[in-house]
Amino acid sequence: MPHYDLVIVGTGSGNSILDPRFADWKVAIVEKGVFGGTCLNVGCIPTKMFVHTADMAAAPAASARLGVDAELRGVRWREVRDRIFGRIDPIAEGGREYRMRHADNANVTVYQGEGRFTGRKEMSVSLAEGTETVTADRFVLAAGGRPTLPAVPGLAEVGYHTSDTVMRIEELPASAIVLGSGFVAAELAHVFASFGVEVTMIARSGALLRAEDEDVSSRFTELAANRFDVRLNRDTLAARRTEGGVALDLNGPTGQETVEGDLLLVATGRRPNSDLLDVAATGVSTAATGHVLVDEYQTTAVEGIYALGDLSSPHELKHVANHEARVVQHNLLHPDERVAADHRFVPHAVFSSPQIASVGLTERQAIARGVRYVTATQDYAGIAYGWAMEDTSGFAKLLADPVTGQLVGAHIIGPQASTLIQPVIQAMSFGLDARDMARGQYWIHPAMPELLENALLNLPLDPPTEMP
Ligand SMILES: Cc1cc2nc3c(=O)[nH]c(=O)nc-3n(C[C@H](O)[C@H](O)[C@H](O)COP(=O)(O)OP(=O)(O)OC[C@H]3O[C@@H](n4cnc5c(N)ncnc54)[C@H](O)[C@@H]3O)c2cc1C
Ligand SMILES: NC(=O)c1ccc[n+]([C@@H]2O[C@H](COP(=O)([O-])OP(=O)(O)OC[C@H]3O[C@@H](n4cnc5c(N)ncnc54)[C@H](O)[C@@H]3O)[C@@H](O)[C@H]2O)c1
Repeated sequence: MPHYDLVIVGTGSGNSILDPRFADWKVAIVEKGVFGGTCLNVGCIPTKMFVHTADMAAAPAASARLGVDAELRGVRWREVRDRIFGRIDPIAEGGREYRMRHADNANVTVYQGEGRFTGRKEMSVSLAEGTETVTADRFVLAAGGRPTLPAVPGLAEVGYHTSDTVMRIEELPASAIVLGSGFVAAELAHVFASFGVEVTMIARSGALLRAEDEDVSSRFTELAANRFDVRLNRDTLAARRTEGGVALDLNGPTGQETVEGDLLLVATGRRPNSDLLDVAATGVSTAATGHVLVDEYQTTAVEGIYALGDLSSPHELKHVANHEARVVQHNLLHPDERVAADHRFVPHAVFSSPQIASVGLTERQAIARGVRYVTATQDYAGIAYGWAMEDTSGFAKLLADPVTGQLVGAHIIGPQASTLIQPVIQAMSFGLDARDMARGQYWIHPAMPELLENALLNLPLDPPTEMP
């Protein structure tokens, strides 16, 4: 039974841990799927490559009101798909080859199979050629998560897609049903609708993206209804195959109804892979959600076993997984000078149309936590670049402590929201007072960040206290 100094399970963010400082460690990597994990192969990267293409496909329709008569003559789906995966697939394969054969990785053994714990620090790996059991002093669990399926009768039989499969389909369907109204639903509905697919989106609650600040979520819901057939407050009762595709029977405010589409995308969330890994066999504990429980050093209840990313974090985001991988890397190398992960201000963006970006507390969260705050909102329509774009729906909403001037939250819906939010993340991370942020620097005129400048100036903050 081979014994290792370190076994890493999962090659998403887990693959970024090894560097020359581990050269004298005996290391094993266990990966059951494609190298690079979710973000590279079926997540952030391909979705954003599709979203950028979709933004271009949607531009002609949006430009008419600016006086530009452009026309979308077609979308060559297979070409788009093959361009995207023609770039991604070789990166995944290159990553695998590097770990398996490059001299840099002479100390690394790659096991291509599913790992499952059989004891406290013992794991069996099912390989094509049989099962191998390994032991190690330390494990890094970076096994991510997978899409969940709602308990809808007939769903398993109808032939549905998830984000794992839908980006590689052979033909664009004429119509698609998107079940769910979170990140994946919002982004992929935008992609398909921009490419000419008729999209029906089904939400359980009364708003899309309802984890966002309520003002953002309701604006997004309103705008989405202009592009998709949005069905809110619907329970999905059953799924059936039809001649050309799939039908879902729904129950909603006006009673029962049926929606049909050529393709069904299920986008109802993800769950951590802790069950498949059988982490219980190690003594590592999990939350009710299945997330592996870790402390601020990313260590589990079992000494020497670390976890990171989607397997253990409620923030299922690549920048969080990467940050936690850097923390684990440091703590493996410097067990006597450990560093803690920083989850104070975790931002996210939804790359739909319009884009959404957010950091810190929503207004609902601030109220629930009894946090002192004031808010200010600035519309894109009220800044010069917003005039240039004729934007009528986007805005930035800030929450700040009126006394200290510290920003508590920021929520942007509109063009380039994912980029515009970065100075707020910086201000919150480094404790910059909103008053200093607004007036202590130049803001390029007439650029889009003036949206933030104005939102900051709109905040009804107390006057700064004079230092004695
Ligand atoms: C469609 C989609 C779009 C996304 N877009 C964004 C975005 O724009 N921005 C953003 O920040 N985040 C985005 N995310 C989230 C992001 O992809 C994840 O947060 C991130 O990839 C998690 O990384 P990880 O290393 O924790 O896990 P993963 O990347 O999932 O890696 C886990 C690896 O472990 C392997 N594995 C699992 N179990 C075992 C086992 N038992 N044995 C061996 N190997 C195993 C898996 O095969 C996988 O390769 C998106 C997710 C999806 C689904
Ligand atoms: N831009 C990004 O950063 C990005 C993009 C995509 C995914 N992600 C990550 O991946 C995770 C998974 O994305 P997701 O969209 O699958 O999950 P999500 O948690 O964002 O949304 C899940 C949606 O499914 C709905 N839902 C759950 N059960 C349902 C049921 N039985 N019937 C109908 N609707 C149901 C929920 O109400 C919600 O609208 C996200 O939480 C996010 O962390 C990030």
